[in-house]
Amino acid sequence: MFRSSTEEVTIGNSSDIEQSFESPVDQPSTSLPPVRQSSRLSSPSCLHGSGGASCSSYPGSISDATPIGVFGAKPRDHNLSERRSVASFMFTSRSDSTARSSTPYLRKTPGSAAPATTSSSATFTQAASVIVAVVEGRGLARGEIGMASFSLKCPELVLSQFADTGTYAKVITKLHILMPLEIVMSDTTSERGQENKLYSLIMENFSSVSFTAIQRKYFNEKKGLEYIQQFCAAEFTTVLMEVQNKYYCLAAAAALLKYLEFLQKSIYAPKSLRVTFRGSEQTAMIDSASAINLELVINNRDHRSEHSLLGVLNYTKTPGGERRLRANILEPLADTDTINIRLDTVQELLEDEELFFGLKSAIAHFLDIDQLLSVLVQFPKQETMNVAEAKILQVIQLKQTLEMVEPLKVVLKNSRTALLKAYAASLEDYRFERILEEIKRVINDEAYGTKNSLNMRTQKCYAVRPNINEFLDIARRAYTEIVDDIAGLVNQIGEKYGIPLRTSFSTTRGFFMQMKLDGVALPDGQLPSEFIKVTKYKNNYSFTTLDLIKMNDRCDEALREIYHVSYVVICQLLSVVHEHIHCLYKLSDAVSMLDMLLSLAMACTVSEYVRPEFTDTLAIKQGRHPILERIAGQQPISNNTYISEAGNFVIITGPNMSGKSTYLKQVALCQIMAQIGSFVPAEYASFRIADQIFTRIGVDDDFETNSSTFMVEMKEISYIIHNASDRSLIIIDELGRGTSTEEGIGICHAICEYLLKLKAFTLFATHFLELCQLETLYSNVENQHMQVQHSRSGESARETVVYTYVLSRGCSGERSYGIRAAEMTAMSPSIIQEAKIIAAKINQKLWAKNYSDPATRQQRAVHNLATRLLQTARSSRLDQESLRLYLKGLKKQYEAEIQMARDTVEMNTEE
Ligand SMILES: Nc1ncnc2c1ncn2[C@@H]1O[C@H](COP(=O)(O)OP(=O)(O)OP(=O)(O)O)[C@@H](O)[C@H]1O
Repeated sequence: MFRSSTEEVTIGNSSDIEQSFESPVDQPSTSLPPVRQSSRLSSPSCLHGSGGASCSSYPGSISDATPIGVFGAKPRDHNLSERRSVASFMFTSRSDSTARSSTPYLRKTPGSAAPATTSSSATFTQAASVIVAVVEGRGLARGEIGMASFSLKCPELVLSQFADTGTYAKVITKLHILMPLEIVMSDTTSERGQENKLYSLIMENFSSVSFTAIQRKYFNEKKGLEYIQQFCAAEFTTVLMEVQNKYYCLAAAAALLKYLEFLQKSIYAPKSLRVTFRGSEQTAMIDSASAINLELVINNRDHRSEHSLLGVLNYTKTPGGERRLRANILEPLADTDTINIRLDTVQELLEDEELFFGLKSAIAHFLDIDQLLSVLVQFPKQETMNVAEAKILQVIQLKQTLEMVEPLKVVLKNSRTALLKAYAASLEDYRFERILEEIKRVINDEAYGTKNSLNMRTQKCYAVRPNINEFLDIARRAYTEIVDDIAGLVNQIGEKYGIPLRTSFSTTRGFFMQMKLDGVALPDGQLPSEFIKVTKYKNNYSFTTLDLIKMNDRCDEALREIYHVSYVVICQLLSVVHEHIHCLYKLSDAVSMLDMLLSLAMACTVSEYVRPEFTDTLAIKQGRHPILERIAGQQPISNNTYISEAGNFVIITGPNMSGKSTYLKQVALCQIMAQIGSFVPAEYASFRIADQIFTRIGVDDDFETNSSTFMVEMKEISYIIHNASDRSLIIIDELGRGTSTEEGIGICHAICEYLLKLKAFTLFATHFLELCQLETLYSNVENQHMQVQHSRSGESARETVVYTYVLSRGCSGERSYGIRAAEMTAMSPSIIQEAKIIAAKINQKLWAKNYSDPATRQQRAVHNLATRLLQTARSSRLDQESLRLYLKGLKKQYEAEIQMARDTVEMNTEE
């Protein structure tokens, strides 16, 4: 019944979604906050509050009485792409105002002015849609940060409040994770000439994101609390207990909601939003530089998201699932129980094929529930044709979404693990059925959403059941007649000229005619003059006639009537179901989580992963680099890792290209995978939960920019030193390469000694072999190296290096590999010879410094034995025989260390 008489279509888009009810909050014309423009604003218009001298309300503020829009500009449709430029135009301080799209992860150092962005790279489907308000405490509360964020695609207000250091690394990291479309701050932070540090850092790190300044008075915590009481849906009101004394996030919420009200031309329904508070305690922090270094969401070389950790794990089917996976990768869990619950589910999915495939097909058909909810809980202030059309589509989508709940429940019915059972229980909510019943009373059973533009139009026309509204039925009859007339007209014209015509449809042109040129003899060799607006694409002519245009106008008129009446009927329906609609939050949560867990399970079927354990040791047997595995298409060489409190600092040496950086990243990536609840690429894996993951890895090896490279690495390392804790995982690669060898060694040595005092697990790769001496000084240091082999072949019998990528105990025996690498090039032999002599002399001097004091060595041996025995007693699960062998090995190792100490005494005496 829903087919139109004309079948030819082109695919079109559906329009924005809005709706209209009365505003539950203050009327904007009297209460909205004037906005300050900051110094770099480019728009000169007084009406836009730009700070022109003649503007009465400046500097910065826009008079409340300004007739067009309270923020001093006419509100426009909150279409995403348009929004960015609107924001730039009206409020932002961007001097460039280029309105580039926000990058998923900017390539920046925390607190540094590092260059470049990863821009176009992302194939990741998320566009920036989050508006964030940030406020900082003053006076003694400086450093206390309140944040409130709201996605235009999901009606959730997320609050957070935390203490940050002077580098504001936490704020910057959180903002990077949110991928903001726009950042809102108080005007006092950006006053010309008095910009505060947080503002400056945000400007520096988010240069492509719109910025809006709002008067400080709108960051009002009392108002914030009131708004939350007013808008928070009943099931989320426990958040009030969490935030009632968190003044800064409440203040940010007040400013943000006020701003959104203006921006969206619409108001959120009372008790309609999900409000959550996210403290930092339950998640591990990965700073933005580390996220880039580790290629969590974007590959640094080819800038493709497929070749990132997200790409490796992303088999999600829904936008919500993908968003959740991304957020988890950037901010993994830090709570063992929650991670284990997720791992149980992944394991169940892997063991139960029926559940896996059943769930996969049940999830695959869900639309973006967050987005749907976000429009359903908004009240647009006026009805337009677009608004009406969008509302009809929303109800069709709501029906489709609710129809998918039952199949999902059926699949989850026999699940065993706690999480799946919990989701199954949450879907038992009676409201799903209630809403669906109501909808089905008004909406046709067969109504569905489709991408085909003509079909979609027909679906919308006939969405409301017949006999519900008399006028609607009449308008629909009129519409059908006109469409039939159009088909008749086209046939007539075809017969008149003896040419085969088709009726086609596109959203922009409406109905038009098309003709294939192949084998068609035109009268007089050309198109009849009656045909107008002719376009040609390949072998196809498209055109229309004046009569057809008139008929299209009549068609539109009938359609307007249909949409209007349908809109009225649907608004009545929505007012009935509105109070139950918040069960969709549960559904959205369930679908996105299930989708993410399915994706993690799917990744295990593609590659061989193992379930990780959580202990006080980082132990990985035959671990592999997950991204290298994906890119290379074959298994990379695997390696073992063992870090415990007894040996929590590993120094890794080895020549260039031997695989050090790859190994370091592999460990960090496995740790992150484990902490999001994923299996890991290894034969066995045990992790100690990390509260923070730090990396200092040179992304590129641009030796031409030595000075800036050095500054960047110093900033990164000082950030690590200031923020690392005993529970952190620290990855440092090639520190000190941007300065002289002596200085580099000195800096590395001092930094190592500082980090050695922490119980953090540290992996430190270096070319400075001198640092291996730390093992003799500190009991918790362990040397490892990347093995290489040498071979001579060919007539010249030149030595070639074979990289094994295998990690072994001890310091690398490789010397002068830089010179050997140079030897392989066309460098003159005399220069190489000279270089060898000089290097040998310098080496002799450096190695002559004897770090090893026999007493320290003995102490270290005793300490090593004691801690290993303690650890074995605490957490060993070896059987009796294995334990005996292990203890025997420990004894042997202890004896060897003591013997080495004795040898040193003898050597020193002889000297
Ligand atoms: N485990 C592995 N299995 C297979 N290939 C590997 C492995 N590790 C590294 N490689 C390959 O070797 C190349 C060099 O590795 P990597 O950059 O990690 O070496 P490096 O020792 O850090 O070098 P440099 O000291 O010059 O920075 C990588 O691009 C990768 O393709």
